Amino acid sequence: ATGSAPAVPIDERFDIAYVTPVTIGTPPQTLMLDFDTGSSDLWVFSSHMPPFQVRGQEIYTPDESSTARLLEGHTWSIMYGDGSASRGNVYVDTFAVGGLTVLNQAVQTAQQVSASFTSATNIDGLVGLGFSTLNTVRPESQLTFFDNAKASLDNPVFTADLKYMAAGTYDFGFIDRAKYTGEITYVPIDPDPGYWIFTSSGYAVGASSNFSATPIIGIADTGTSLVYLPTAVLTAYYRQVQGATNSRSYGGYVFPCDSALPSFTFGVGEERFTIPASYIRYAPVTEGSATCFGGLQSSSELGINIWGDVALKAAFVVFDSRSPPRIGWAKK
Ligand SMILES: CC(C)(C)S(=O)(=O)N[C@@H](Cc1ccccc1)C(=O)N[C@@H](Cc1c[nH]c[nH+]1)C(=O)N[C@@H](CC1CCCCC1)C(O)(O)C(F)(F)C(=O)NCCN1CCOCC1
Repeated sequence: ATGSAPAVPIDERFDIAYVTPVTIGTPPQTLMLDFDTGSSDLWVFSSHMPPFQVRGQEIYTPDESSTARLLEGHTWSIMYGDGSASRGNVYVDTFAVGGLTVLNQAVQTAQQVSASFTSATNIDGLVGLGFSTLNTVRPESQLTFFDNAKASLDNPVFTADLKYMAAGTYDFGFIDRAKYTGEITYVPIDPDPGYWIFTSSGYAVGASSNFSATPIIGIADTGTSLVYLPTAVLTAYYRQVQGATNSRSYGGYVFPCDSALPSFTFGVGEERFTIPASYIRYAPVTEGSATCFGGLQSSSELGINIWGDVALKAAFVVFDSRSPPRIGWAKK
């Protein structure tokens, strides 16, 4: 089996996040979910939430699904890197995405979500694509939809082809030769922490002329909008940007929107990937401001480097869960 589904930016102007249509239950209920390689819970806005916490999101109503079964006595509770949180109960139901159907998928129904989820009106929940060891359901943790689907997939892989201000694609079970050019460069993944962690071979400010071969250990995270890297890398980059400052009030590097920006190159093995300056001129700090927030930010507060959407958009990425798991990067 294989599947293929669009990854649609939730916002016209900035690729804050991408959502993908899925159906849950019988008859099928359609929700737009954020496919997130940085976590491993599949949870949805649901009929169990207080109405004031729902602001336009689609909800899953298990009572209207003939195939829904409550997972007695199971609960979940998750906190994300940006402080947002949610918790609730667990059902098992039919889950389908891009032509791929998984029977008896654990669907975590929200009873409570934090304000940042309520205000993210275009995100109806998340589909974790991290390793199932990170799943928060207790007393028995549950498998991700990808782990449930793996045995029936033609190949145990999924790929991310995210795009700048346009709809991209998540493919499951196959690698679409038409989506990339040249060869795929694979590097090993350390699955123990539960993330897709790999080591980048280094970076360059601008094109790959002055490449600095310093290893950078980080996670490939479709659920994070920006790129978070070590301070040394950030200062080397923003030193080249007129008027750039690391602003405490805005919580990161900002610069005049009309400043000239270099591109940013990162290495995967011998291969080099360049993030265009346009991806790094991320967004005005507030509507209409002449000060822009950078798409490259410091990871010093996070304790982990994150290759988020700003980097993933610059490549075709293969999440290969053969054993041992590996990640592949190709130009497109
Ligand atoms: C808008 C912005 C200023 C660019 S933002 O930074 O706020 N963007 C958010 C994503 C977002 C989109 C739309 C609306 C609201 C929020 C963002 O990039 N959040 C990251 C920021 C971050 C990461 N680390 C530190 N800070 C994050 O939490 N991403 C998680 C998924 C997000 C959560 C909010 C809703 C959208 C999806 C994540 O899963 O990718 C994660 F990996 F960062 C994470 O937190 N994973 C949780 C891992 N735990 C470990 C323990 O077991 C359970 C799972």
